[in-house]
Amino acid sequence: MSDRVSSSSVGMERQIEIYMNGLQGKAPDLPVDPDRLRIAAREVLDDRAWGYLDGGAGSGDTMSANRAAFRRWRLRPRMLQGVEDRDLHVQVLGSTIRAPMMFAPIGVLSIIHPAAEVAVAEAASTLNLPLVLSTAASRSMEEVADAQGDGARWFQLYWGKNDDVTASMVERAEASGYSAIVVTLDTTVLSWRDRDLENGYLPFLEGEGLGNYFSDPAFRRALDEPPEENPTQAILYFASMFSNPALTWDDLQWLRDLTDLPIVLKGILDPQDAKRAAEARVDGIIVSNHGGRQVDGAIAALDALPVVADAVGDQIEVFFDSGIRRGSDILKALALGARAVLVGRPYCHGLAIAGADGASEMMLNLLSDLDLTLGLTGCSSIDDVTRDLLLRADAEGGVEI
Ligand SMILES: Cc1cc2nc3c(=O)[nH]c(=O)nc-3n(C[C@H](O)[C@H](O)[C@H](O)COP(=O)(O)O)c2cc1C
Ligand SMILES: O=C(O)C(=O)c1ccccc1
Repeated sequence: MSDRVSSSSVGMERQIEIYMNGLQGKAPDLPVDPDRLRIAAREVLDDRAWGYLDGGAGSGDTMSANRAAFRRWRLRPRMLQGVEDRDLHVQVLGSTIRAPMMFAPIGVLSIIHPAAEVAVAEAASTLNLPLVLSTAASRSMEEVADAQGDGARWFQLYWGKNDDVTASMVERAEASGYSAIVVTLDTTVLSWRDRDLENGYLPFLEGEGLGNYFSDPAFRRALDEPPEENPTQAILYFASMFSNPALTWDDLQWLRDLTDLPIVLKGILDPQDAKRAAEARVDGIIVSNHGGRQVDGAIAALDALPVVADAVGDQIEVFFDSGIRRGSDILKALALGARAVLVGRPYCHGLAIAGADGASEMMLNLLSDLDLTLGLTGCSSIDDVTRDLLLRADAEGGVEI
């Protein structure tokens, strides 16, 4: 019995910490509710940076569809399952990670907080959760790697028009301990983004701009003048080359030959594309609509997930992002076929308010919610999270049984 009384979990520890602080009149540093956290972040950011972070493509329909899709699934908890010891570990690309959660790649974080990606790396290191670093980071990938230490990190690649820059980025990622290359496919161009257009806002010239490009030797070679002397020219060059709309499935072989690191394709929504990815011998895919920022009117990422997961079976690993806000969202995504999820805007909200501590506090709260909700549904491990945990909600908000 005494064992049981002393047993604990990340979720309970976090609850106890918050409640004990509450007894001493101390509120948590950040709102716990993700919607209120979002509003709190809005208050500390300037309108243009806020519009960029929070906005979606066009009408924002896809961004709201991402959230609505989670509400159309309900969890049906099982009782008396012996859920005292819960194990959140999962295997991703051959490595074990603490929980099925990662920091999504978000570009130019210096517009959110001066410590930018370095702060996110510290948060990832504190929590021992993987970081996926954007090519468009405002700090160099080496500096970010130093800040993170030996934690798991993947590098997100914008595969642009200059092969030397692409090869150089991949080489630097290998040399600085990134263990996978995530190729983002859904950003062949930046979408029509109403708020940024109205604000005339491109984030790349703000703060430290695009430090990861500016520090790249191949990128620097392509410029007439160094980016420190002529940042506008450097940004224009970046904008003209960071992505390459001419790429086709056949080009993947070039990247496959370039590196031995696992390759993960980000932005898959269609089961045929998922099959193509498996045939192309990549190692994984991320089902994502870029947080609703690219194709206005695209399907919710969660609606794509079960179909895509079925299409590839066990051939390649399936990850998910777009709209994850709560522990129950993670459970739903796992039940529908994801091995792990990426979280985007919410950690930026924490970062905006309280730097590295804010980003890690937000992710710890999500991890705690996941741990408790996992146990409450009758699961002790991530393997227990299967599709029969879910029922589809009907239009009235009940469930279809
Ligand atoms: C401000 C912002 C910048 C982003 N930059 C990148 C990027 O550089 N590379 C990338 O692959 N995805 C980028 N994304 C997409 C995220 O990786 C992720 O797919 C998305 O944020 C997930 O949705 P969520 O914000 O609802 O969690 C960005 C998203 C936001 C909000
Ligand atoms: O804004 C984005 O969604 C994005 O993916 C991006 C693209 C280029 C640079 C920085 C971020």
